[in-house]
Amino acid sequence: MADKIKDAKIIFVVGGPGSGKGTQCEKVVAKYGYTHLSSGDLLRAEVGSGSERGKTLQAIMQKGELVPLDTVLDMIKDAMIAKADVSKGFLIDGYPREVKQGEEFEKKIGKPCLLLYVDAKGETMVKRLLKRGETSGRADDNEETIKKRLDLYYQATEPVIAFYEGRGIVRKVDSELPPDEVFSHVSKAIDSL
Ligand SMILES: Nc1ncnc2c1ncn2[C@H]1C[C@H](O)[C@@H](COP(=O)(O)OP(=O)(O)O)O1
Ligand SMILES: [Mg+2]
Repeated sequence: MADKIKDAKIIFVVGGPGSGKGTQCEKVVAKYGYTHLSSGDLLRAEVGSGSERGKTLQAIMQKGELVPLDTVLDMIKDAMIAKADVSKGFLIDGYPREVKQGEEFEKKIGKPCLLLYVDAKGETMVKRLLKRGETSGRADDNEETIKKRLDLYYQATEPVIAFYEGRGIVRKVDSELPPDEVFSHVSKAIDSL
């Protein structure tokens, strides 16, 4: 089954919380017909189902911590297999959060052809998340958890970017710009694949 997704185009979308990953992914879906898989959305769906696993996940996410690697990876893989026949490619949004997650993904699923690095300043991300928190209903869009998520991003996720830079597949976009301008740069990166 995993064979079906081995040849698919896989793009990792990496950036801090509130940097604009989801916003750009939506635009990519509309223009390119890629499948958008947000690890956070998959996890929140599990929480929403009210399952025991969901309850455990919610407690972890509320603290701004990372959920166990195998849990996220299995969810992503199942979702990819479900879409393998119809998808032009996959946007893996919010994963890998740490280098080890990237290595496991490649072992179990396949290699990314591009890492889209959605870059914004720390203060910009905080501002956007507080604003998003007014309506998102997300348990982690509050000041205390935001700070922890940012710290974890700088400590665990930035090394992911360095890791893939070594492979020459990183394209950085400046997400301080308005969303449509950011997207024109994202489009260029995808068109070059
Ligand atoms: N380039 C941009 N300029 C201004 N606001 C942006 C932006 N990109 C995203 N936003 C807004 C939309 C959301 O309310 C908030 C977080 O965006 P998001 O796409 O949900 O981020 P992420 O998925 O990286 O956490 O910021
Ligand atoms: Mg998001």
